[in-house]
Amino acid sequence: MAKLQLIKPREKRPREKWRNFTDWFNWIIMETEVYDFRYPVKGAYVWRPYGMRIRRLVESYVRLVHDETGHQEVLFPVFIPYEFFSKESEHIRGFENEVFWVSKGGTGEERLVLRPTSETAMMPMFKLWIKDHTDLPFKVYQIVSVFRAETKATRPMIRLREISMFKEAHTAHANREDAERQIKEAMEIYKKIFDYLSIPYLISQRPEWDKFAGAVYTIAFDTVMPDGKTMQIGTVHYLGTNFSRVFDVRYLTPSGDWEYVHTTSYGISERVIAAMIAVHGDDKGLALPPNVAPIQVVIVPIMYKGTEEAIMREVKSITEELTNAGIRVKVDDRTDKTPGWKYNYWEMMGVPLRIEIGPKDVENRQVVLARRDTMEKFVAPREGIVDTVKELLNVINDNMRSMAWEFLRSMTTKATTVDEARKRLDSGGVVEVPWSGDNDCGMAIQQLLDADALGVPMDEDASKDISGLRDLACSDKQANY
Ligand SMILES: Nc1ncnc2c1ncn2[C@@H]1O[C@H](COS(=O)(=O)NC(=O)[C@@H](N)CS)[C@@H](O)[C@H]1O
Repeated sequence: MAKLQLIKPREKRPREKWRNFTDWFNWIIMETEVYDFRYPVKGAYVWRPYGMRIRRLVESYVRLVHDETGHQEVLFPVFIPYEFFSKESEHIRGFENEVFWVSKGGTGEERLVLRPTSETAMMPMFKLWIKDHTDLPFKVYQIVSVFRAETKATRPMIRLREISMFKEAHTAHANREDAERQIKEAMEIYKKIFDYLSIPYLISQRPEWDKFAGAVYTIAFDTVMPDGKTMQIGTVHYLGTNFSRVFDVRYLTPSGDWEYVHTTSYGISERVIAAMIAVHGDDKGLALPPNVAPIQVVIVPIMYKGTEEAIMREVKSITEELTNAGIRVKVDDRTDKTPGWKYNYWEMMGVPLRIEIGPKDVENRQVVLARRDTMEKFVAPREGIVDTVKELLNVINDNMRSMAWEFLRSMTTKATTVDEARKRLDSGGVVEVPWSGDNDCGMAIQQLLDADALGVPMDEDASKDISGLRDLACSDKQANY
């Protein structure tokens, strides 16, 4: 009798992150019940409980870093009167085709826009609140829904028409110098946020032709997604007096003159969560940095006949110790699932650390630890479990960050010829090429390479060895960047 070799059909791997990123991403946010994009409005989706727990952890850190740098939280109406919205010509030109109108409300007497961002909502109130130089610097932020009728295809959590976790900060200053000090502070705030989420980033000043509508200049944070494309995850804008002039926001200087305030604005959205999922996830599922993992440690008891009592006593005491130390713990003592099933499930949910406890472990006063980031498994003494876990969670945060930075660096290369640049771009990622700074040449480079410019790198370690290089498109011009 031939032995039937029963091979479990390889479960149809739902998606391979590196092979088909978008399918993988959409599968993972649904499979883990973070999000639900079946809501029947294009670009407006549902955050489910597990996703909300991640979101709240991210938001509380975003609030912390803004509160501790002198920003005050406010809440503005979602409606912007058309006459405010259309005051700043650049801004209206940039957003005109992207706004949602309130077509009817009561008698529909005034034309209202749903805020796509809130400069034109805030300026009229700044005018009422700011009178004197002692009112400056004035720094507020809000985390709200904003609405953009995106013309490009919408994508769950990435390109939305209702952006529901839009943190926008708006600040006013006595002069350009103080406003640019604020720009630097905003960049440091974003670095802290992305470091907290273990997301790597490139920082560049956007070219003139791709800055925020109404800005003097825009500085952007981008990350490289698994499909080799970049995603803008945060932006900082110096707005000069472009808005304060048209909204007449002035202050009395110490010498008794009236001056327009200089303003800035800087924003991030739920895209930062999408970036975190994309950068750290793998084919097993989510991999969440401990800082924002709703469950940081899942405990799986391994039950054997007659030992349940001892094991659950041990599980209970470890859970208490970890919880009292502020660690987010979950015990999975379901009896209808095998340990193996549970391992796969909690790996898919992205829980950074698993503790397994069986009869042998209770006997030997030890636990088995399993890391989600490296998938390593090892034994640790029961004694001092709180410190062991705390230490390990930090190690995991740092390791996830450095693994992600390694990937980003591998996707950022340099080229000095069109062919070389094209070759680099074909394998995805970002290529740095010599540019004179002339806008027409910059746009010609985009055409030549059929790629969009991120801008001029502002990372500290961006090497400046451009001596003798010519502009990639205008070879008669010396490269300056
Ligand atoms: N359609 C969208 N869906 C999701 N996130 C978006 C969308 N559009 C922009 N964002 C995110 O929101 C950030 C800020 O948007 S922005 O247009 O660049 N800047 C502003 O609106 C400024 N007023 C600063 S708040 C962007 O860096 C990007 O990460």
